[in-house]
Amino acid sequence: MNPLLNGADASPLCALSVNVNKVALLRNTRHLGIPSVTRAAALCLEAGAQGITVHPRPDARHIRESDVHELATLMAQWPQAEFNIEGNPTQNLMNLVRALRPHQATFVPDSEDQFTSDHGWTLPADAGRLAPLVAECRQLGVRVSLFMDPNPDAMLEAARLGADRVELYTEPYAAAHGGPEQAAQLQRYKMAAQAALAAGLGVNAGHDLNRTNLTDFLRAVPGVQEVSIGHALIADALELGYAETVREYLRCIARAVR
Ligand SMILES: CC(=O)[C@@H](O)[C@H](O)COP(=O)(O)O
Ligand SMILES: NCC(=O)COP(=O)(O)O
Repeated sequence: MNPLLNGADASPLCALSVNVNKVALLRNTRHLGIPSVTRAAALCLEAGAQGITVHPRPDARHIRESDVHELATLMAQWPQAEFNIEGNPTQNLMNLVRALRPHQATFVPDSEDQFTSDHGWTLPADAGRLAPLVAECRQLGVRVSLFMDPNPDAMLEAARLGADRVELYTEPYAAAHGGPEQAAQLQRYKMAAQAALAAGLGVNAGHDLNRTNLTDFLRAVPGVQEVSIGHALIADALELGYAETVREYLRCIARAVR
């Protein structure tokens, strides 16, 4: 029994896409090729993860273009799983999308030297330069997800751009989890998700999600189809191993619908 299928209606629950950036970060600190990025992805998929995510940044601080090509080859052996490549489409992302045609491209408005992703697109201001790139991805058969702050008013613009989904940037929620602002943050994300769904968009979520905050988020925010989780999951895997860690995150997702 697939732990992600809701027994009631057998509808698929939220998919878990493991971001393996941080495996590559550790690998890059020696010229030994370990830990292997592709082996990490394979072990996560074998344990039940529904996808793999990478964010090949222009400075190749972690995921390198060669990793992306090797992961695409691996993913071909997992037809039920999805490959999600994140990046700024005005930088290095589109060459990889054109060459590999992943299931999903997640457009992220990061600068080349940004420490980590910390904001979504500004719409409609960014729409003019994004629209042709969204259209190109769709012509290639690649789903487009736009990395967005939880602003309900921006969701219709995202839909007008032709995006298939938005990915809600969840760091503000994660930072508030367990504190007095948690409920207010969850309400923000609930409103943003409702606006996205009303505009015909799918809803993804990611950034700083972990075993502690994931279930609360999925219980409160409707229609989340995919969470992409990397930093905390890989940190957990250093203690528990990839397989048990993935199974624990899948349990966190399944608990959200009980
Ligand atoms: C877009 C986002 O929030 C993350 O997917 C991003 O991949 C994090 O990048 P780093 O792993 O380089 O912090
Ligand atoms: N899109 C979010 C992602 O892929 C991983 O973010 P994080 O869990 O490393 O913060």
